[in-house]
Amino acid sequence: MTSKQVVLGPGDSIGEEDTYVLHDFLPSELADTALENLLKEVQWNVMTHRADESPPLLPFSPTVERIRQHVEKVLNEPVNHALIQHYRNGSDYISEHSDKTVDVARGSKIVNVSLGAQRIMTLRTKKDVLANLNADLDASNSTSQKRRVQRVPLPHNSIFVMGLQTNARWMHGIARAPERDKFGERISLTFRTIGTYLTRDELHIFGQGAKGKTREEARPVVRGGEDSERLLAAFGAENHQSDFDWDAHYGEGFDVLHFQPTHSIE
Ligand SMILES: O=C(O)CCC(=O)C(=O)O
Ligand SMILES: [Fe+2]
Repeated sequence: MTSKQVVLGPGDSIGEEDTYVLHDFLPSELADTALENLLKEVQWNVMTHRADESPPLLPFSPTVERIRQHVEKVLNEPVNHALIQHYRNGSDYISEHSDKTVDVARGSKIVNVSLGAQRIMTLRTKKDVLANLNADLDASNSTSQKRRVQRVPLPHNSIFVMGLQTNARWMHGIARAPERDKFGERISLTFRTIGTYLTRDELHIFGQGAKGKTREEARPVVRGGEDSERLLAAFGAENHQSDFDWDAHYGEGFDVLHFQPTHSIE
């Protein structure tokens, strides 16, 4: 491979320049104990990350809540949802994906807090960004370009703040570590501002990603059926198209549960 390894860190502008990483995020008394406390507090589930599977919605544990408040301070925006993932060692990974944004408040940021062993976030432009670029280059008789790749090390106590433009045009993932057994455990907390809500009894849904946009218009949650097929098709489009038309695919809304990004197994 002749392509240069682009490794980015604090102070660099990442992806579509709406994305950045900060080190030494939490005060050390919280950072030093958070991983250990989360291992005890969080009700861990083994997930397959299939599109039709989502972990139960639970109240924030005390440590998650403390971290959440620091995230809000840095962003100066509210975050109301956390997905917590445990990478047991260097073999655990998350394959390349884009986060699904049907429920993510438009214009908000997606935040990953890292605790424990350092892993590397790899960003890669979606294929069709390249297709569009190559079409332009062909027109001007230049050589074709490869998909762009950026690597961002995520050490203990770092925070990766991803803008939705970057999520739209790039895929991201955490690859397996090279010396798998030498890598210790890592916990990542992905905080988002979700704009779709369930009523307290979890029987009705409303907001950005639902058909009823306000609490008064909340509608019964459905399982499967036409809405879920339409949603899966929209998820597929979002994962592949960098010029994904949010309003066309998601604007009408869905009465199915979908609080979880889809990505593949592990
Ligand atoms: O573990 C990480 O930092 C990445 C997690 C992620 O991309 C996701 O949950 O969508
Ligand atoms: Fe993600």
